[in-house]
Amino acid sequence: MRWQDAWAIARDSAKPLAGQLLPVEAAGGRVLAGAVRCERPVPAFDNAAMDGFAVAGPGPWTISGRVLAGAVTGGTMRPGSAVEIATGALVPEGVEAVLPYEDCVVEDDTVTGTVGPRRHIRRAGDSLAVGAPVVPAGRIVTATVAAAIVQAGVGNVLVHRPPAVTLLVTGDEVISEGVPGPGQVRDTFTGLVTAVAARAGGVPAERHRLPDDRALMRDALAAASGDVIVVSGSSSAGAADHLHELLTADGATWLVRGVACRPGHPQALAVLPDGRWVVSLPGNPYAGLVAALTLLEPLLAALAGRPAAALPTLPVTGNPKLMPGGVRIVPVTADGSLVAAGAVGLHAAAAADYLAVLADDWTPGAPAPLLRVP
Ligand SMILES: Nc1nc2c(c(=O)[nH]1)N[C@H]1C(S)=C(S)[C@@H](COP(=O)(O)OP(=O)(O)OC[C@H]3O[C@@H](n4cnc5c(N)ncnc54)[C@H](O)[C@@H]3O)O[C@H]1N2
Ligand code: MOO
Repeated sequence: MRWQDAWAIARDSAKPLAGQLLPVEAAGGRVLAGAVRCERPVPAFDNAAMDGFAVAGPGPWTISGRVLAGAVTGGTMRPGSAVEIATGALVPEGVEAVLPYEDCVVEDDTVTGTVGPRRHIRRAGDSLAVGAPVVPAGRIVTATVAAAIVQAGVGNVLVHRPPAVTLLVTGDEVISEGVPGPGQVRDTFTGLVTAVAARAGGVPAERHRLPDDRALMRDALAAASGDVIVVSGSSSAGAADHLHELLTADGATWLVRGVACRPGHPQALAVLPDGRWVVSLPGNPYAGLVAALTLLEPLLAALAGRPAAALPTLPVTGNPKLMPGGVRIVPVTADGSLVAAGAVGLHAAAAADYLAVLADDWTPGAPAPLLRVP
């Protein structure tokens, strides 16, 4: 399968998970499942836009008191009177304008000045009326989105449930800590998958290490909780690679099985009959990273309810070896230059900002789609 098609299938095959109502303070990073409308006008009351004097009727005005932000004044001000007022303070009834200090002359208890065309009063609902749209569905609840929702007087928001991700790290030789003995390697997947999942709106469910044992893997697949099961290793054709055979035996539907890309060609995406998704990441660490960005990230983003988006592109320079009949995925810096010709390894990805997807007819300087390095 073409790399572009695999990526698009991962992005387009999953429906967003159901919505749940959460207090906006607890909804950070989730995606709005419905539009948010204003429930309280913004501003909520007429208030002073400047520090100065709130004046009623024509001047000069006699100062009758002071209103600071948060204070509530009763009664209507009489024409010819003024109160000293702070920015944000509730403007008393009867006030027509606020005169900023710099436009006033104060003598004893009298203020004089000229009310200009600007009244320096922010009227209730000036910025947002009740019922007006605040944030559309599909937006991630960022700090700014949350702040706008709070300001609009909305307490609870409908957000998509985040996809729960279980990670099965396979391989007899893979160890999670300590110094590897002969034939062993340290696990490089757990941190990467966790970061890619979090970035795409997923939440961690279970984490397990598995030896290359068919029965144990079958049991682990059967028992795995969550919406998405990510399996690192066991993607290929070796004697110890049981995953794909087990998935087929379990009646999985293959959406992607092998991709025309280097690295990462054995990656796969399947759905189990009970609806759980399985993402198969090739064991080679850089290939696994490519697969996590090609299949896992767009799948999770779709389940989390994020609107489908095209990949950014950037002109890429350098002379990498291309892959006839497929794409070569190379590390590049933010200005599009290749990190190192022929470099395939996490160290090259670590020096990069993006992985650029180069088609076989790509020429130096031509734009290429980008995957962001986690
Ligand atoms: N006959 C064939 N052999 C292979 C093919 C093929 O098409 N035909 N494809 C090769 C490619 S490309 C890749 S990539 C690997 C994929 O292999 P697996 O997904 O089955 O992974 P393993 O065999 O278990 O491991 C491969 C490699 O990666 C290391 N590894 C595994 N897990 C981790 C981890 N968590 N952290 C760090 N490193 C890990 C493992 O030690 C091996 O060195 O298959 C090729 N073979
Ligand atoms: O997916 Mo494999 O190591 O092409 O690198």
